[in-house]
Amino acid sequence: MRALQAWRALGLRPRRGLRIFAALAMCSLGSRAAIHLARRPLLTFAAAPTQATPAPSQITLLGQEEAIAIDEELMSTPGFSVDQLMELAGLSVASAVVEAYPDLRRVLILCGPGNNGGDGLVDLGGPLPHVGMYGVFDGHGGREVAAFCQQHMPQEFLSLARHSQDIFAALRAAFPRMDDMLRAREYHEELLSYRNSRESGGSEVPVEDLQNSIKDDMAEARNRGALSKEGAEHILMKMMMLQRMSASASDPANSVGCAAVVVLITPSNIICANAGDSRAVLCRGGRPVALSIDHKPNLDSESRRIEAAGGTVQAVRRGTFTTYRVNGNLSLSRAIGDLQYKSQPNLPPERQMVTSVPEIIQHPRHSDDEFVVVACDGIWDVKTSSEVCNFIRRRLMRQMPLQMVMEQLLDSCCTGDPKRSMGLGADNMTLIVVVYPKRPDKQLFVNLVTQCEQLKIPVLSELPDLQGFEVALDAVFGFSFKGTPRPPFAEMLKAIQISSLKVMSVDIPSGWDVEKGDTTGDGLQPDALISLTAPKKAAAHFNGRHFLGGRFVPPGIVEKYKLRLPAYPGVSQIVELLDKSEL
Ligand SMILES: NC(=O)C1=CN([C@@H]2O[C@H](COP(=O)(O)OP(=O)(O)OC[C@H]3O[C@@H](n4cnc5c(N)ncnc54)[C@H](OP(=O)(O)O)[C@@H]3O)[C@@H](O)[C@H]2O)[C@H](O)CC1
Repeated sequence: MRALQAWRALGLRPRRGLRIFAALAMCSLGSRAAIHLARRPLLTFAAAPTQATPAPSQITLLGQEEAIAIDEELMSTPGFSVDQLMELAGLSVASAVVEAYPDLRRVLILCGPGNNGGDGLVDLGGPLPHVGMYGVFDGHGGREVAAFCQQHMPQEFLSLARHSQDIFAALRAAFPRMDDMLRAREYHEELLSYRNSRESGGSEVPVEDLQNSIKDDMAEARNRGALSKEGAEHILMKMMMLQRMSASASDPANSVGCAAVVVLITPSNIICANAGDSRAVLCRGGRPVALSIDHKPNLDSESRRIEAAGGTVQAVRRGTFTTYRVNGNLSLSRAIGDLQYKSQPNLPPERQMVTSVPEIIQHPRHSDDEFVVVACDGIWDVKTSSEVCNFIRRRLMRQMPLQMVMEQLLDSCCTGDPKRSMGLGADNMTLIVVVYPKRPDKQLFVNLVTQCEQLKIPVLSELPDLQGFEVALDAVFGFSFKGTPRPPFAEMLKAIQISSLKVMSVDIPSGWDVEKGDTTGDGLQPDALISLTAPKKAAAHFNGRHFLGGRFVPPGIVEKYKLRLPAYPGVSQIVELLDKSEL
């Protein structure tokens, strides 16, 4: 809405429901277009310098060096500051977008690392599109509760967040909400379906097979006329499994649960909610920063709650290891599911013997942030947070692909001999590593991002689901681009290229050589281009709608660089270059 007001104040035709969104990746350096729209409107353009130059027969095309030199000159002779230039350039870009796409409703603005944009990508695909959500649900007693949380937690969180407009409260409520759903009969069938489904990793033997197997064992014993000790143990085990399965058919989440850790990465914060013994760690400047505390029953606060709810904490020794268990059974003190430990009718969820209410830790994002690791105890029982951070960091610094880093980490946590290691390194392992660009640390861009956030313009870190956008404004690379796009820009540009979005590029279509055009064939193919100050040589290879912006260039610079530029009509900040033969 604020964006719409800005457009109105700029004297541009307001569109019904027009929403302009900006996104800068976390290391973003700012998108002039996006940022401009979010900021105080410029009402002074009628007084902006008019271009005295008459319409030329041939418009100047700048080479890379010349474009850079003029940019520097603008910041010295007439004394423009870089942010003033960005404001003015943004005004031109905004005018061109509205001119080229008069009916547009949503724009995705892609921002690169230089002045051509910030280094981010706009993501407006979902209701909370600027929030990344990463969770590990580590099941015990069965896989069904973990699979259920994986399926339902994101949606429930989103609807709670939409309702409360408070992601903290929504995150806290989403955990016990899972318990409420697990209690409800309507979800039991779904829950039981996860027990054997391949997608959720289920492997339990169907009831019928188990019953038949017991019958076969009994028949064999009858034929032999004897039942060995081992045979009797097998039958007993199968019968117990059967009993557990039929008990859990009526209350499937009574003795099945999961540890849950969920991390939200917003443009300004990292927020972690944890219930259980999984863990999330942030690597900041090479050092681990705890995002969660492992909920083991022997923690003071945990054992106090367990005992107050009528439970006990028992130490169970195995060789040199001691584990602490709730009522001698559960080795964690918070979890989703495990409803048998949450049955005290007079206690609220947070005071039950085992609670699903998470602890929440928040850290403001920082320019030293490198990556976040979210993993289950199968990893943290073997390696410390510091060891995991170092392991990942060293490999990422050697440019090892992330998937390989993760595979190596998991391999290094596996034991070759579970008996000798007393089970250490033999547990299941789930690992998420989120590597993201840093927050900008240049003050100019920090301010611009803050302004976007204050104006409630989503500032995002990942490419969104592109459905629902009509136009992408390509502010990724400008006249300082060299070579071919490096990651992560290469992948982003490809995704935009194969999408059906209309694209308008700012100054240079991203991926194009500034002078020779799209020499590699990997550059964006925009439908429209807005050149700033003067078109660059690459523009001669461009065939779509072409606008020129930059009414701010003073006559002294026009003369010095012998610029031949068209006149700007009226008070307009842009002029459309209709005659291609002039380029
Ligand atoms: N007077 C004007 O015309 C004005 C123009 N403005 C806009 O500013 C850009 C030029 O900004 P600049 O910061 O100089 O350059 P870029 O936006 O192109 O960005 C440079 C950054 O991009 C990185 N880069 C370069 N090549 C690659 C590549 N192959 N892959 C990945 N990244 C790349 C580069 O990083 P390095 O490590 O290589 O240095 C830079 O970080 C101009 O085009 C206009 O749009 C201003 O608004 C002011 C007025």
